[in-house]
Amino acid sequence: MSLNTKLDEFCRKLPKVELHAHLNGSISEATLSKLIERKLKDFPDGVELAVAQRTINKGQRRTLDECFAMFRIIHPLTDTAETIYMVTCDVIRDFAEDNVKYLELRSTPRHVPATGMTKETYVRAILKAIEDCKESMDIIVKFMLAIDMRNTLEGADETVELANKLKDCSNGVVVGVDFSGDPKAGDARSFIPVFQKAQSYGLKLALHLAEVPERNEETLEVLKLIPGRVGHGTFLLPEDGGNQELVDVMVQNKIPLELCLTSNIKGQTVAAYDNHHFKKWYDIGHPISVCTDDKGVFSTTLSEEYSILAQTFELSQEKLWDISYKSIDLIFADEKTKAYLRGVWEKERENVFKLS
Ligand SMILES: CNc1ncnc2c1ncn2[C@@H]1O[C@H](COP(=O)(O)O)[C@@H](O)[C@H]1O
Ligand SMILES: [Zn+2]
Repeated sequence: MSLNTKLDEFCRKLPKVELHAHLNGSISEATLSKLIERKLKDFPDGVELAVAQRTINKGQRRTLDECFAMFRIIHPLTDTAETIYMVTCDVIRDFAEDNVKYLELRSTPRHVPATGMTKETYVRAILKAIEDCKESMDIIVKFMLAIDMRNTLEGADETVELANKLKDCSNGVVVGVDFSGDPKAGDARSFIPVFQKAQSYGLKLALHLAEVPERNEETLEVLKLIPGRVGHGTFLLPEDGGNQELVDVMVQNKIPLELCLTSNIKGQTVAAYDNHHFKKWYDIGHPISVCTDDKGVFSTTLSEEYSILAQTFELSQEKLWDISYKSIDLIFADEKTKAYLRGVWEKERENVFKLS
């Protein structure tokens, strides 16, 4: 993508909403280096980690499998509640510095017996970080507990119960449940009972669906739950291997799509930016939001994603503004928060356009 300073500056100043960010995938290179250094101090023989540091550096394309391999490097670095607290603060700061005004983070609670971290202390560390960042950062942060496709049904149920428990004492911070993980590793249909349970608790569902091809039946059955939002949805359209029935459910129920362009390019589920399904959904006026997915793993920022979008599809600054403003409609927080954010956007508008 060519350098376009004026556009980049506009995208940076644009107030933004980030709705699809996995905590461990969003850790910056600087924070990762900090974590690796710490580990090397504790375990001077940590040769494997020293090698890992190089593999994490800014990457070209990777296969989706290679993307998931990155998490096998990152997860051992974030294996205590203290580290989870620290990386959450760093990730929130990164987004705030990129002018993201509203962020929905998601993360898979992990139990690590060796360090004593439990699923609950994991999530509590994130919630504490969110609370502590409120004081000093101009950003609203909400949280979703993630179910990994490789989880057992019991494990997934435990996550939903934990989400429900913490929802009530989180002051509105816990808004929903995510479903993610290596899309080739499981079948979303087996989790339908836990998704329904989450809905019955008033938790919103953000589900990764149709991220890889040939999942039409599975996707259709899960879409019938009418999730609050769908992540990726790369293979829903008939021309991409999906079908009209899938599109109809999406359109009739106005199920918003979280679109992560660079993630799809680097994971090679989309061949090139200008092939991205953004264009077709955008052209029919379907609700979409632009997201980073894993800004650390994919070496991107939300501003860069807006800039790439504008350059690829020749979108004016007004159109970018509109996409960002309309994303407010898609957040999982309440109407009061939406009204507040609309006020923020209106206040910033003049300042953002003054530049260009
Ligand atoms: C690239 N496309 C993707 N598709 C599906 N799931 C993904 C993903 N990128 C990340 N994750 C999910 O997020 C976890 C890392 O963050 P947390 O440990 O939860 O904070 C990964 O292990 C995977 O389950
Ligand atoms: Zn994702």
